[in-house]
Amino acid sequence: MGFSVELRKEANPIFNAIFEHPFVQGIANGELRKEQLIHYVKQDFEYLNSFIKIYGIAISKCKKREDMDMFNKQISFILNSETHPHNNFCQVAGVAYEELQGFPLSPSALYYIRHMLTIAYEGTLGEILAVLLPCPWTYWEIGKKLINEANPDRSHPFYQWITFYGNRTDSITTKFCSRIDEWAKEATVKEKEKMKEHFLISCQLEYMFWDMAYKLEKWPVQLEAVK
Ligand SMILES: Cc1ncc(CO)c(N)n1
Repeated sequence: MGFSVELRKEANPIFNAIFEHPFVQGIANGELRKEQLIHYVKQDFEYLNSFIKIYGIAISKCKKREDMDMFNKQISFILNSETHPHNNFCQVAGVAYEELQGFPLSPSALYYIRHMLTIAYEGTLGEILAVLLPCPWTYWEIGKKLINEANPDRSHPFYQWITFYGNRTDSITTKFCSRIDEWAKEATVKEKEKMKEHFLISCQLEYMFWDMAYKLEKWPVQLEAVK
């Protein structure tokens, strides 16, 4: 069994909880409130900005051109393609994408980013791959599942979102998985334990991100700017 298969097996209850989450179900049946879509896009725009920087740190730790190329392609993907699913949510919510940019991260989103940043700074390339993998992996599976279950046509409000994530054939998930399997063959038991821990925490944080958006999570005390 490859290491990525082992990771996926351990994370199975979290993947299932994500598929059942009301935000994900809301994408499937087209029933999400405008504020929920707006909160998601505000948070995800900043989340992806941080993700680009984390890929930059990952590149600084690469020894091989192929690894640099893999992360470089992912940066371009976020910059040039991953704006489409955000635009889909904005259109449904009836707001301009530009209006949702530049907001501070709410607690769960910040927690997720800080988790990845810590491992990016402190960890090996194997640990970095493990902490980043739940991001593409959970979305790819959500997309595929929603295509099968909701079988959306073009009239579905989230058709673009669902097909964007579910129809990817050149999946980055597959690339990350084979690289992690290769890395794990050379890794010590201790490093593999750390990789698993980082991976599972990121899966939990993927769940928390959906929950944060659904519940419009905010910091406990709202502060006014002091003049
Ligand atoms: C929180 C989160 N996880 C994964 C993805 C997919 O890239 C995303 N856009 N946002």
